[in-house]
Amino acid sequence: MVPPLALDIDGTLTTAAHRIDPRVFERLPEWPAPIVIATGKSFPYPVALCHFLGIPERVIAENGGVVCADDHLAFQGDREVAEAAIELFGERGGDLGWGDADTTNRWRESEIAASMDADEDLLREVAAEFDLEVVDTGYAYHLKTPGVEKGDGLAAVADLLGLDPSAFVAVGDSENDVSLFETAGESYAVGNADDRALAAADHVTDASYFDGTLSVLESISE
Ligand SMILES: O=C(O)COP(=O)(O)O
Ligand SMILES: [Mg+2]
Repeated sequence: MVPPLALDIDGTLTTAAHRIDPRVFERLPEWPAPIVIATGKSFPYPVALCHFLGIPERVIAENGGVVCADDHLAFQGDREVAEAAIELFGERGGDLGWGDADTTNRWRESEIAASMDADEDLLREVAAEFDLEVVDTGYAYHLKTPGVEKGDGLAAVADLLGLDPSAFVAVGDSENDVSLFETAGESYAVGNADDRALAAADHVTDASYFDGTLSVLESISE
């Protein structure tokens, strides 16, 4: 039996150039078990990815702040507190780094993300004043409610699908995947993963980015 999958996006389904690896469009639609896309990106991104892959919209977005599967939608976390902290961040000279349109946060429900160019020390300073945490995915800093995690999202989606979370194989690359690795039955960090993901994973692939993920798909479908 081929297992269901919980897949991170950035660093896991992408190339080193941050693009979705084109082989994702070959391999994921043909996977014979459920796939849950689990990302720190805002809600529309994984929904659009599922839509264009032609697979059911089973997604965990915003690091667990949004969970959507099989016509069930749930939110965790408090965007308003994150906004208040970002207002103070701005007053102290901080800039999220996304420009005026800020398409990174425009559709974000439960947290606020800052670009890797933003002042990390200042962000952590204001986060502490609002009892928020900063998660560094290597692609953005996420200012979020502590305790909102991808792993809880996976438990919720598994429940909706009538599956045990331990049935899932998870693949990811960064600290926001640690809870996913702890919840899934088997976890893989791709070769480009950060130290926290490497330490939390059951296995580490030799290859990086989607090459690493593809090696997992090949080994577990044999
Ligand atoms: O949004 C991010 O910062 C990273 O996204 P990811 O969880 O899909 O890697
Ligand atoms: Mg990632």
